[in-house]
Amino acid sequence: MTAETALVPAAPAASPARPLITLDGVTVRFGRGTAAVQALAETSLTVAAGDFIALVGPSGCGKSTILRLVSDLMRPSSGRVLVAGREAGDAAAAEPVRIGMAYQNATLLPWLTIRQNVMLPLKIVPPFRAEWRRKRRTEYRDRADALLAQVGLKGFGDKYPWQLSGGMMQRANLCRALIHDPTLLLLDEPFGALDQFTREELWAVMQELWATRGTTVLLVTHDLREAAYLANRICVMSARPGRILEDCPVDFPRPRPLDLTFAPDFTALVQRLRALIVAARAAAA
Ligand SMILES: Nc1ncnc2c1ncn2[C@@H]1O[C@H](COP(=O)(O)OP(=O)(O)OP(=O)(O)O)[C@@H](O)[C@H]1O
Repeated sequence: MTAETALVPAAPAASPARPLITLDGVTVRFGRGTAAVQALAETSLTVAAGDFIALVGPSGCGKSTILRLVSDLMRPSSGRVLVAGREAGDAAAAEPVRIGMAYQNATLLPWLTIRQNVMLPLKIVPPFRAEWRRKRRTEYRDRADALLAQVGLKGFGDKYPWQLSGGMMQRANLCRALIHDPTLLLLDEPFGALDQFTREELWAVMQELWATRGTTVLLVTHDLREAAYLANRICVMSARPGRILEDCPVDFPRPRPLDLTFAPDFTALVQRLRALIVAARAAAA
């Protein structure tokens, strides 16, 4: 398993009415005694299948901790984390929910070509891995090339990561996170290290990937314009110990053009989010 893929046990047949993710009164505490850090206060959140949720809030408020809980990289101190109705870590679950992940640094392996990097989850994640040997030179290769073309990297499959710009590597990183058709995509500041123009280009790429693939997305970002452009719901968190202060629906029609980010309604939303976070930081201070 790579950092970009994870398997969380799920119910055998997920009902469409059931939320894909439920955080039910979850708290997280790191360490013990006087050195303990309370990262999350009691936090509840439900995410419907197909939703695009952005988590925003002051630095250190527990946004990445929520992603780690959902991907089963850690357990809550109390409360429950359910993914497709099953508690994360339930070893008895028959079928796993496929998860894709992408972080701020595109952790592409330098000794593999871009195509080989993108195909990596197919070598590791069931059911794809069972047919890796048979399909890696045909179907899986075509699948990687089609995805690379969709993000504007047609013809770059044989290049190595060091031959690509930061923005191109992040495009390839998104392909690797999506190649195994994940039900859930976890993004932790994936565009944070890019310049503003490249970042905005990738917002458009991300919106199209989400629209065409129907993947549920949980995005952690510090960029409030990014959250307002991409998400259907923005959850604003308090300072540590984090909890969700406000759950704002974002109703701008799709596909959203980049010009939207200059519209008065959009700017007003970003200002409101900013005011909430300023107030949360002030309350903590
Ligand atoms: N393994 C750990 N041990 C102790 N404290 C931790 C550990 N992991 C995280 N923390 C603390 O828990 C809090 C929440 O961390 P987390 O990374 O979830 O915050 P965040 O909101 O994603 O931060 P940022 O926006 O700065 O990336 C932080 O104060 C962090 O220092």
